[in-house]
Amino acid sequence: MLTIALPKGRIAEETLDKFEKAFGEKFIFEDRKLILEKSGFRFLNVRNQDVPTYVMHGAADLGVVGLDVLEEKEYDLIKLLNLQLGKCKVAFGLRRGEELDMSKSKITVATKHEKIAKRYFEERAMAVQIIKLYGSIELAPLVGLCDCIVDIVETGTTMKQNGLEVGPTIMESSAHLIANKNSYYAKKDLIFDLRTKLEAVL
Ligand SMILES: Nc1ncnc2c1ncn2[C@@H]1O[C@H](COP(=O)(O)OP(=O)(O)OP(=O)(O)O)[C@@H](O)[C@H]1O
Ligand SMILES: O=P(O)(O)OC[C@H]1O[C@H](OP(=O)(O)OP(=O)(O)O)[C@H](O)[C@@H]1O
Repeated sequence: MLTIALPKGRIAEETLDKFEKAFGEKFIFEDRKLILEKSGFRFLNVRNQDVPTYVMHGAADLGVVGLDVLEEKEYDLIKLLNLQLGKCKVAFGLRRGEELDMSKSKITVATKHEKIAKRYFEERAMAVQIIKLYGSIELAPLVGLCDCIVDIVETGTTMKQNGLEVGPTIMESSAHLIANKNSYYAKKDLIFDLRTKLEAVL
């Protein structure tokens, strides 16, 4: 049995579609149920940010999560496979017509991705104040909460619709299959078989 933590929403659905293609069976969570057990798999329906936590503590052998979340958590986990889903980038968002002013003594950045943003400025030896937000990040510069944001960009529509421009990219992200280190060794055969079958349907 392999326990796999999936992030609620579109990535979970798209991952289960891949499992259907790989194993020829439908995997669907029943209404409001958080566990789906079928054909040797136990899927857990968890919050995106919580996926690495379940895997790190061994409550799940495997998980599916964006590289952006992995970078934020800084856990020691094994990256098994790029699932080619949830492709996006983590980038700056600036009020239209403004640029990232690297000569400023201190920049205020609002973001969900605190560590990624902090590292960007540390590497450039620049002072930064990070304001942690949990969603609707694009709103923050419009009402003067910050100078700029660091957020997920896919099409760029959300930024554009809110009077922002996409600035420099910090990292590219896509959903990866990750593994707990102990599970990786203890359940190597099952995990390798799964990886091979998923790889074949990507
Ligand atoms: N517009 C997008 N296009 C493609 N991928 C995205 C997009 N937005 C987010 N993602 C990817 O999907 C993951 C999940 O996004 P989602 O917005 O559901 O996360 P979240 O709001 O941080 O989750 P939670 O708050 O439930 O923990 C992100 O970490 C990122 O890797
Ligand atoms: O470049 P785009 O194609 O417009 O996509 C980017 C948007 O998608 C995500 O938002 P989500 O819908 O997950 O909402 P939230 O993060 O504000 O909760 C992300 O945080 C951006 O706001």
